[in-house]
Parts: sequence; C-alpha cells; structure tokens
Amino acid sequence: MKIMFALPNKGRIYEPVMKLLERAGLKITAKSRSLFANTVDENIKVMFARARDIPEFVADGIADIGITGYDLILERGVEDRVEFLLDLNFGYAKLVIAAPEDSGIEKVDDIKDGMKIATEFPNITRKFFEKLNKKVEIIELTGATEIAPFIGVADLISDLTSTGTTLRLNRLKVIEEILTSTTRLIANKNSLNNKYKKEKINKIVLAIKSALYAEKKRLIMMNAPKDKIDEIKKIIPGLAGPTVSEVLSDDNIVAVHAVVDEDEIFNLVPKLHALGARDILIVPIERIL
Ligand SMILES: Nc1ncnc2c1ncn2[C@@H]1O[C@H](COP(=O)(O)OP(=O)(O)OP(=O)(O)O)[C@@H](O)[C@H]1O
Ligand SMILES: O=P(O)(O)OC[C@H]1O[C@H](OP(=O)(O)OP(=O)(O)O)[C@H](O)[C@@H]1O
Ligand SMILES: [Mg+2]
Repeated sequence: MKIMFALPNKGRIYEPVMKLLERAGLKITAKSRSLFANTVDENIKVMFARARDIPEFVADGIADIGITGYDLILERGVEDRVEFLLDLNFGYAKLVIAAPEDSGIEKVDDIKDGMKIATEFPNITRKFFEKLNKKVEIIELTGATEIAPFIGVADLISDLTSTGTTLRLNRLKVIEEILTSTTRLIANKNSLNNKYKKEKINKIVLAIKSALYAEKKRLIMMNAPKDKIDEIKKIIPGLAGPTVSEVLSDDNIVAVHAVVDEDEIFNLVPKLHALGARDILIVPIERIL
C-alpha cells in the first residue's frame, strides 16, 4: 500500500518545503512528468499541486498527507475534515484588512455596509464580516489585490502581509488582523485510521519533526583542560549535558561535545574560550531524534 503526499508545485512555500524534506531524509527522486515523483521510500509517492488545492485533495483522500498554508485550509473550509499534524513554522503571513492610507478608514467600525472588499480569500473574509454583522460586497481576485482600491474595483482589501513591504509600497494601512498563517502538515482522517498508512505517516512526521528541531540546534565540539571540565559543564546547557572523552595524546586535555541552542552560541563561545577551551567547532545538525 502506498502513501500519496501532496506538495506545492510552486509559489512561496515551494522552496522551504523541498529543503525541509531533504533535511528530513525524505529525498525526492525521479520527478516524472513533473506532477508526480518518487521518494527514497518506494511506498511514499509525491504529487505536486497548487498550495490552494492541497487542502481539498487531502480532505477528499486524493492525497493521504499534504503540506500547505493554514490560510488555504481555512479558505477551503476543510479544517474539520483534516488532521493537523505539524506546524512547520515557515510561510508566516497575516491575513489583514487594509485600506488606502488617505481613505479615512481607520478601524472596522468605519467600514460601512455596501463597501467593496477585494480579496483572494472570499470565504474567510465573508465569514469575518458576517460575524460583525456587516454587509460588505466581496470582490474575488486571484492576485495583486493591492491594486483594487486604486482602480475603483474596491474600497478595501483583505490580503496577506508578511514583511509589510507590499502594503507600504501601495500606501495601504492595516485596519484589522483576521488570522495568522503558517505552513502545516495535514493528513486525511481515514488514512490515519488505516494501520499501515498511519505507520508510514508517523514515520514522515518523526522525520520532519527531527529536522525542524535540529534546525535550531548546533553541535559544539572543543578540546578543554581537564581541570576546567566542571566549570564547562555548568555553562553548557546541552540536550543531556556534554559528552566528555579522552584525548589520547594529552592527559590534561579532554574532548567535549554537546548539542546547544543556536541562540546560545554567541554568548557561550567566549566563556568557553576564557576557560581554556580550544579548537572549538560549531557544526550544523541535520536531524535530532
Ligand atoms: N509574503 C508571504 N510571506 C510568507 N508566506 C506567504 C506570503 N504570501 C503568501 N504566503 C503563504 O504561502 C502559501 C502559498 O501562497 P502562494 O501565494 O505562494 O501560493 P500561490 O498563490 O500558489 O503562489 P503565487 O502567489 O506565486 O501564485 C500560503 O499559505 C500563504 O499564506
Ligand atoms: O508583506 P510582504 O512581505 O510584502 O508580502 C505580502 C505579499 O505577498 C503575497 O503576494 P505574492 O507574492 O504571493 O503574490 P500574489 O499576490 O500574486 O499571490 C501577498 O499576497 C502580498 O501581496
Ligand atoms: Mg500568492
């Protein structure tokens, strides 16, 4: 029995998804006809689709698992029909309501019934205004939404913003945040009820999890004076404390290695150096299980 894994074929999250899978050891081989691909595991097949279509494919069981944006899952309205397995913590964007800087619209209360709002997210946006009991007109666009207020197509937009550059360049200001989105690993619920498929899916989850975890960690290795080892142990947080091993050529020196947070390295290295540690190596880690 095979697992079908749906991945974005292009767009913002294509590159980070490919890199993550490679780090997770789930390498994609033999990309045939560009829509399908094999992986290093002959029972895990990949299909490439638009990120926007992946929620539906996973909900319907066309794919057993998939990677796509949280925003796109909500827009399709399939959030109750899929299982959320992992937050991959990239593809960060906020869906916001924005208005032209000089529009006089400062807050949601300033939005009047009958105003037009352009968006690539008609369903989420409609629901948002329904909750507020406002009768706005939704204008569905498929991209470059930012232009809509300036060509008379809409009064406002509901669009994604990440760095804020696009909004700023187009002289638009945020009125309200609707949701925050990141990239997610999701699964079909029936697939998780199938013992064989569940086992395979768990393998994928573990592999991706270990790669995500390793991303923020570094392996630090050094030679240190034996008599300073207690002090060194105190300052190295490490996963399970450092490993200390003998250096054959020198009785007074020990080799130390430990896994530490990437963010700790900057402050840690000078302290280790001051304690006499030398040949300090900082190495990226591919996976931690
Ligand atoms: N500026 C951004 N920064 C980070 N993530 C983003 C940004 N814009 C969109 N995303 C996220 O990327 C995912 C896919 O969106 P994207 O727009 O890349 O897909 P697409 O519409 O298939 O590609 P394209 O826009 O190139 O046609 C969505 O879940 C979205 O939230
Ligand atoms: O806040 P920023 O970092 O500037 O990013 C926001 C922009 O990114 C997305 O567009 P994308 O590049 O996907 O183009 P699209 O509008 O054609 O989908 C989004 O729709 C915004 O336009
Ligand atoms: Mg886009």
